[in-house]
Amino acid sequence: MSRSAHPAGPRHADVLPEGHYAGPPADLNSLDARVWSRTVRRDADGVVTVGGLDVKTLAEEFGTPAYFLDEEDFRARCRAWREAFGTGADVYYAGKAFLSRAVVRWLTEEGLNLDVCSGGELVTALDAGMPAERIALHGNNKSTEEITRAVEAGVGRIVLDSFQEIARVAHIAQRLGRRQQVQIRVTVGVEAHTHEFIATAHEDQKFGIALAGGQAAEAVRRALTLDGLELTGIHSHIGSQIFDMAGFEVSARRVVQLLTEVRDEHGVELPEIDLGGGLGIAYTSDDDPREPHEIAKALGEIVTKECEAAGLSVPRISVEPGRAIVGPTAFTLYEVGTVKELEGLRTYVSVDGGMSDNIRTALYDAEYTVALVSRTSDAEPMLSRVVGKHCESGDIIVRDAFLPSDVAPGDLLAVPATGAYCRSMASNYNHALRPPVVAVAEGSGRVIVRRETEEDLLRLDVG
Ligand SMILES: Cc1ncc(COP(=O)(O)O)c(C=O)c1O
Ligand SMILES: N[C@@H](CCCC[NH3+])C(=O)O
Repeated sequence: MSRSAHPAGPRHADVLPEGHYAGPPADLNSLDARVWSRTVRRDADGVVTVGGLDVKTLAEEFGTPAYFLDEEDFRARCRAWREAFGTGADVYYAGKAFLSRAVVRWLTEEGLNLDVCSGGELVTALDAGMPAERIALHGNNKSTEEITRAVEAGVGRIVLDSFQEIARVAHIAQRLGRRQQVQIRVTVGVEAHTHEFIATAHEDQKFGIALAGGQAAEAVRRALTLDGLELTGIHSHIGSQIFDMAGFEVSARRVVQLLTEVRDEHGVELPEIDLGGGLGIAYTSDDDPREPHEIAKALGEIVTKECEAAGLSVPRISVEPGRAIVGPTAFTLYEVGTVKELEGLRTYVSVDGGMSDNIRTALYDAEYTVALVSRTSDAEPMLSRVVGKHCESGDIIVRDAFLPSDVAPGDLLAVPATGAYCRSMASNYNHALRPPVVAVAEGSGRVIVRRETEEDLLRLDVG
């Protein structure tokens, strides 16, 4: 902290939970490039801009709360993933992180494929022109309608998640006179270092078929005998918001081991493996994510090494990053409504959104940062909790953050790194109107998902 900028010292800092933030940042007005999207700057007049547009103008034109998505950053991240993996591998953007028709068009143009996990995501992808052969369908409980629609559309891949589904997809494909390309999703028994709710490769959870006990080998046996299916590979997704590559390496090793067993038992070399998504991003300055080229190199090397040792040809690798592409590209803009100082504790800063536009703090104890973006301030740092307007004391957006102590109603705050799993997990709790997503590029903002209206709410309520 710079004493000259904040002569009185931080307010309430002594109540910071141990091991949380070390203390207030040296300069509350600076924006750490790691957590903000590529084109975000603070102008000479102190107002933050994105894509050349200042947040005050954006708030006036599009209202608050709203998500502002930096299109240039999104496209650059797509290209970085594409280039890192090269033409010998495929990158499937995980649509669950955030999907809209504009996003589908950007992905199509940038050469990415798309992972969808519901009929709604599938219809969005097809409607916006993603070629069906570039779509993979996921889900632990796909309905007959979803499977039928995917097979009819000609999706390139259905990822099978259970024994029932192996039979179900085979039956539907056969009825439609098709041979559907499929992968089998396996659980490799890795405990990913992430929040319990978003780890998916340990055995005691709902996704996939366990390698342990020969379950996955049995699934392969069945899939290879069914006429409606063409088994092309094995899929593993170990969880989400992971920084440590070790889990991916163990997963790759175990998947290659299964390919070896399949070759030995059936004389078949499956040509593909998918190692899922899950790469972490920086939500705060403490996070240090891996770059796509590091990830591609580590995965490529481990798969090649294991295949060489087993005498297998190296399969085509695919990955499914969602958060790592869209997460850092957007921030949520809020207006401050009330400021309540609890003497000796902290200051509650209430904004005009909340857990309906960002459930991640309440659900996973996620950490975010926040900045005053409509002006600069030299006021002392104040330990704050940024909360929403919902009828719930757990309605917290940023649990512990330093804001200038003169923050006041009417100020604009922005929470960065909200591109993934915020709008896509938004709700209408308390009949909140879900905020719009505005794509900003080269000095202009364009609504790509409009704000909900009271009319929308009343139209759903059919009396
Ligand atoms: C099968 C699958 N692929 C990809 C992803 C995307 O994960 P992330 O957004 O963490 O990259 C998920 C979500 O965890 C998933 O379940
Ligand atoms: N929705 C979660 C991640 C789960 C990803 C999908 N399997 C999050 O916000 O972190």
